[in-house]
Amino acid sequence: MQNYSGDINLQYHTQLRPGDVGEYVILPGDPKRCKKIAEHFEDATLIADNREYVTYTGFLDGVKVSVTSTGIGGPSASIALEELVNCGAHTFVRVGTCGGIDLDVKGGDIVIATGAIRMEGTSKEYAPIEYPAVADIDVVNALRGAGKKLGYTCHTGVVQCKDSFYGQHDPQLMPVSYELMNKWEAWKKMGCKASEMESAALFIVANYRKVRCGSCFLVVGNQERNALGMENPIVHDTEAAITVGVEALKMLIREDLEETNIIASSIS
Ligand SMILES: O=P(O)(O)O[C@H]1O[C@H](CO)[C@@H](O)[C@H]1O
Ligand SMILES: O=c1cc[nH]c(=O)[nH]1
Repeated sequence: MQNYSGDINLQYHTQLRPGDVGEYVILPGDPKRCKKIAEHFEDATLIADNREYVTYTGFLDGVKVSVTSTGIGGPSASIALEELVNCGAHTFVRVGTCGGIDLDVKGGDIVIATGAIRMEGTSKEYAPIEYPAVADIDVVNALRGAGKKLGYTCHTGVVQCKDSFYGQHDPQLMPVSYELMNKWEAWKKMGCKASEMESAALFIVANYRKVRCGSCFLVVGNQERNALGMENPIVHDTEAAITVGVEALKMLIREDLEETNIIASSIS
C-alpha cells in the first residue's frame, strides 16, 4: 500500500514496528484493559499508545508476548490484527466482554467462542458471507483447558457479532427492528451463547492472513435472563477472563515449543 507513515516498517495506526511485539498477542477491546493484562507479564513495557491502540510487550515463561487493544468493533479490530501480523505476530487471543444470550450463560461466567455470526460489516469486505468465521482449534482448546484448570464456569460455542451495541440492547427502538428482533430469535434457537462485536472480523482476517485467533469473554449480564425475570448478576471485573487468556497463551507457547523440539530431535 501507499506509505502513510514516512517509515516503511512503521504501522500507521498502531505505531508498531517489527520487533516491537511478540509472536503471541492478547487483544482486549478496551485500551484500559491492556495495563491489567500486562501486569500478568514479566518485565512489561509500554511500547505504543496511538488512537485506540495501546501496546505493552513483556514475557510469559521467558517468551516475548504483547497485548494490543483493538477498540470497539470490526473496523478497528481488523486494523490491529493486520498491523500486528505485519510486525510478525502469529497467535492471538481476544480477551473481551460480552452479553449472554443462552439462558445458561450468567454474568460473571466465561464464554469461549468456537465461531462468530457475521452480522457486521468488516468481514464482508474480506470474504463472501458463505465463508464461516471460525476460531482456531488450538486456541479454542487452550482456552477451554485454561478455563477448566482455573475452575471457572465456561461456556463454549458460537457468539453473535454486530456493529450496533444499542441494536443488541434496544432493537425495538431501531427503524430496522423487524430484522434485528427476528434474527435475534434465530440466534436464540440456534443456541448462540453471547453477543459481542469483534470476533467475526478477527476470525475472518486471521484466516485470510493465515494466523491463529480465538476469543474468551467475561459475561457482563444476560438480557434474556433479565427479560424472563431470572437472576441476572451484572459483573464488570474482567480479571477472570484475563487469567484464562493469559493461561491459554502460556499453554500455546508450551505446545509450540514442544512441537519445535520434537521436529528438531527428529532431524538430528
Ligand atoms: O470489552 P470489549 O473487549 O471492548 O468487548 C465488548 O465491549 C464493547 C461494547 O461494550 C465491544 O467492543 C464488545 O465486543
Ligand atoms: O451486552 C454486551 C456486553 C458487552 N459487549 C457487547 O457487545 N454486548
